[in-house]
Amino acid sequence: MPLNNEEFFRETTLRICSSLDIKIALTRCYEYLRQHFPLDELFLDIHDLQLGAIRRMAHVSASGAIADEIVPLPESVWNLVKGLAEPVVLTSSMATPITQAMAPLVKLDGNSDLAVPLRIEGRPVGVLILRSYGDNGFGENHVDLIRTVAEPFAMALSNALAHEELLHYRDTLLDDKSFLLRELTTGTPDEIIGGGSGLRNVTDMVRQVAPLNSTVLLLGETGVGKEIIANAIHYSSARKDGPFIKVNCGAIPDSLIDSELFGHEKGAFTGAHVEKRGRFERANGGTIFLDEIGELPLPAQVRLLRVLQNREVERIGGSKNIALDIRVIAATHRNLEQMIGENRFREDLWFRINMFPIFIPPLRQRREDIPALTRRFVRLKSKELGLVKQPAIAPGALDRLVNYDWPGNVRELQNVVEREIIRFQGGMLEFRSLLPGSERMDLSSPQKESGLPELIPLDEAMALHIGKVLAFTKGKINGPGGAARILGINSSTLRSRMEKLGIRHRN
Ligand SMILES: Nc1ncnc2c1ncn2[C@@H]1O[C@H](COP(=O)(O)OP(=O)(O)OP(=O)(O)O)[C@@H](O)[C@H]1O
Repeated sequence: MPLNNEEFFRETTLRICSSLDIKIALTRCYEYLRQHFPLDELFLDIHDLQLGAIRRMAHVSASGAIADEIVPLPESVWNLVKGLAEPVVLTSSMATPITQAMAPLVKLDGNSDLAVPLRIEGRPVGVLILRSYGDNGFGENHVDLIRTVAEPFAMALSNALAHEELLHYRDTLLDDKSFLLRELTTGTPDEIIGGGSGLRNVTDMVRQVAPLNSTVLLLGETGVGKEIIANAIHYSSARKDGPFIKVNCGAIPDSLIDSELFGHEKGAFTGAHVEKRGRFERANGGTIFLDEIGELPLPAQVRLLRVLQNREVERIGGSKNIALDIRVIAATHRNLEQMIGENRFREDLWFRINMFPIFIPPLRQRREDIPALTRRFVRLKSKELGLVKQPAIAPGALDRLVNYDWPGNVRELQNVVEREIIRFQGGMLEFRSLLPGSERMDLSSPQKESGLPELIPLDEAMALHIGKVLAFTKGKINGPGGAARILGINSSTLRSRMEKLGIRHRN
C-alpha cells in the first residue's frame, strides 16, 4: 500500500510526543520509522554549550536505547551542523567537506546516515540522525519524507530539554530543602554527655518514650539541655526523617504568635499579603518542639489546646481545617503548676502536655558530668576557633569547675570554656575567672558575697543583675561578649525576660 504522507506525519508526531522521557519516545519512533526507512540506528543529538560538545540525548538500535553519550566536537564542526538547512545524506564514499567535518559526530564506518537539522523558529536546537548499515541506504524519497517531520522532532527535543531542566531544578530544590531542614534542626543530634551517669534516668526515659507518639514535657532550669534531649527524642523516633521544628514561645512577640504557630490566609489581616504556613503545618510528619511553653500568652494557649485536641490546625482568616500528623515536645524552666494557680497557664493545656514529664536535673546535681562536658567543649571550641593545637586543662582546674554551682547550667559551662579559650595565651587552661571583668573570681567559692544590699525579691535581684551585665556589655545582647552569653542563656530568653522585668536596652 502506498504511504500516505499525512498518516506518516500523524503517526510519527504522536510517537515522538508520546512520552516526556525522550529515550522512550525515540524508541517508539524507531519502531515505526523502520517500516518506511532502511533504518538500523537512530540518534538525537544536541549541542551542549556548557560541555562544549555534542550530547547524545538518545540513541536507539535494534538492541535497545542508550542515553547520554557525550561526543566531543570542535566548535567549527558544530557551526557546520548549525549551518545545515535541509536534511542531508552522508555516506563514507562521499569525500565532501561536510562528511569530513562531521566524521567525529557520525563515524560512518561504511554506513550511510540521513542527518536532519532540527530548528525552532529558525534557531538550531539539535540534529536527528537515521543510520542505515551499508553504503547506499537512503534515497531522495527518504529525504523528502523525513523533512515533513523535522518540526515535531524539534519540538519534542526542546520539550525534553525543558523537562530535564525542570527535573534538575526540582532535585536541587529538594536537596536544598533537606539540607536546610538539617541545618534548622542542628543536623545530626549532638552527643549527650552524661547519658550513662548524671543523665541516666533521663536517657532511660527518652529510650522508653521515643518510639511512641506521646507528647513529652521537658522540665528543668535554663541551659540544662532540654533542647538536646528534645532532639534525641525526635532522632530516635520513627519520625527522624521528618522535620523537627523548634518554636521558642518566649521569643515571638504576642501579636505575631498566632500567625507564626498556626499560619494565616492571604488578606487575613493588614500586611498578610501572601498566605503563610505556620510552624505546626511545617512540622507535619515530624516533631514540633515548643520551647519555653510557659511564656505563651493565654489566647494562644487556647488555640494551642484546640490544635492538640483535634490534631488539626485552622489558619488565621481560613475556614478549612488542615489535618496534622505531629508529635509535640514542650519544654519549660517554669513551675507550670504554680502558674496555673496564678491563672497564667491553663490547667487543661497542662493536662494535655503533662502526659510524660521528664525532669532534667541541674548541673550542680550531677557534678560527675562536668569533667566530660568540659573536655568536650574544649575540643569543640578549639576546633571552632581554629586553634592549631587543643590546649590542655591545668591540674586542679577541673576541681574548680566541679565545685562551682553553675546557675546557667551546661550553657554557662560552655560559655566559660569558650571565654577561657578566647583568652588563652599559651600554657594550660586554668579557669580562674568566671565572668569577664570579675576580678579573677574564685570558682571554688560560689557562695561569695553577692554585693546586694539586703534580701530583695528574686525578680528585683534578677533585674539588677541583668542591668549590671548590660552595663558591662554596653547594651550588647547577642553574640560573643554579649549579655546573653555571659548570663548563660539564649538571647531570645534574655530579651523576653528583660521585657517582663521592664528593663530597657539600647538595641
Ligand atoms: N548533656 C549534654 N551533652 C552535651 N552537650 C550538652 C548537654 N546538655 C547541654 N548541652 C549543650 O549545652 C547547650 C545548652 O543546652 P540546651 O540548649 O539544650 O539547653 P536548654 O535547657 O534547652 O536551654 P534553655 O532553657 O535556655 O532553652 C547546648 O549547646 C547543648 O548542646
